[in-house]
Amino acid sequence: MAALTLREYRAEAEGRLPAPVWDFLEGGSGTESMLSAGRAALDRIRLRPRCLVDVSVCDPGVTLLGSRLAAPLGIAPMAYHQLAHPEGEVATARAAGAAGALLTVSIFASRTLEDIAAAASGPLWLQLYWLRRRETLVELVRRAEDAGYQALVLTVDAPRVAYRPRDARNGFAVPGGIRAVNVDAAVMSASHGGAAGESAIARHSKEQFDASITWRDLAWLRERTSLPLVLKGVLAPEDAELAVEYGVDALVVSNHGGRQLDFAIPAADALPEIVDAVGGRCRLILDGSIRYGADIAKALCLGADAVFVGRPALWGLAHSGSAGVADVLRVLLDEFEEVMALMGAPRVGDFGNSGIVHH
Ligand SMILES: Cc1cc2nc3c(=O)[nH]c(=O)nc-3n(C[C@H](O)[C@H](O)[C@H](O)COP(=O)(O)O)c2cc1C
Ligand SMILES: CCCCCCC(=O)C(=O)O
Repeated sequence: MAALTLREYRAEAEGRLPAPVWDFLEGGSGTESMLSAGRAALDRIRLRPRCLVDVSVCDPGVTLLGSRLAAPLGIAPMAYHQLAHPEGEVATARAAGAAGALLTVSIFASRTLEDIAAAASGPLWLQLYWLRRRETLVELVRRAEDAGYQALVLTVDAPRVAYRPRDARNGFAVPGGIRAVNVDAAVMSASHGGAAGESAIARHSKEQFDASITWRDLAWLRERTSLPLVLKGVLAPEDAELAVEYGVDALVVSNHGGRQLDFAIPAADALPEIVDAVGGRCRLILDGSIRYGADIAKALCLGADAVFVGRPALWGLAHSGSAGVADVLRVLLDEFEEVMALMGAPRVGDFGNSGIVHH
């Protein structure tokens, strides 16, 4: 039976997944204090509605970098959806398409880019980590373009995977039957095979991620694709300014769901300064702790163009595959549509800074 709230999906998912997998999905870095801090930042924001506006028809639709969406909502890139369900990203793509939501496919997806595209009826973006082996990136960009992906998302907050205590304690490694099938097996070998007290994910990243890249390297990627380029994991206005200078099309304002820099500023707190810094010169997506339709409205009022939702999609997937993801998205979209009506904001463009107060 479908759950009514995302909180219920979370509880259901926990009961269905092995404890080390649950810990990998849910866990954070270091003290894990950022898991609740991201939520608290959104909870501090209250909505200020307008009244006597005609809301008999509300239209949540938007266009983001050429991708037409039913609402300003996308699924954040997350590795290995098969950890949650055997159909993995193919099931997620089917659900995202049905809901009119964007799906950002992780470089470490457990289904091929082509199979995911075949299942998708909505827009797909491809997320990359900058691997030392640049031939892999070139090959992925070509495959993404051929399969109709509409943008590239380079994650810039992870020169390595941070220390995550749950994964270290569990000696977490990607289970043998699940693979990052879009990347050469040799590049991925360190992510398999656990060792007590060490996360194979973290070990793999230290071996395979290129921690030396800087702004100048973006030109190398730009020269290899005509797709829009998005940077994910920006929190500083200075970096937002640089991104605009380097021709980046959109930023995902994110602290990686509390999984990278411990004590990093929550995305909702970082967003206002970034909005000021970019001054409309690139699109902005808020990522992290989005759990209610009202959070989408808060993000728009802060100046974002859209939001990404992460873990809840995997909760839906663990609960009932494609149907579960579709239902998680439906809950968020229904809530958002109701917030539009009650806020007196029948179009996405009606949300502005006067619609929120901090308390
Ligand atoms: C299980 C899991 C895997 C993730 N894998 C990736 C990834 O491959 N690439 C990436 O850029 N971010 C990854 N992230 C971070 C998400 O894209 C996103 O920033 C975060 O989950 C948002 O927070 P939320 O889960 O509170 O919505 C992952 C997050 C989780 C929970
Ligand atoms: C060997 C795969 C590394 C996956 C890292 C995924 C990720 O970004 C996360 O937050 O977890």
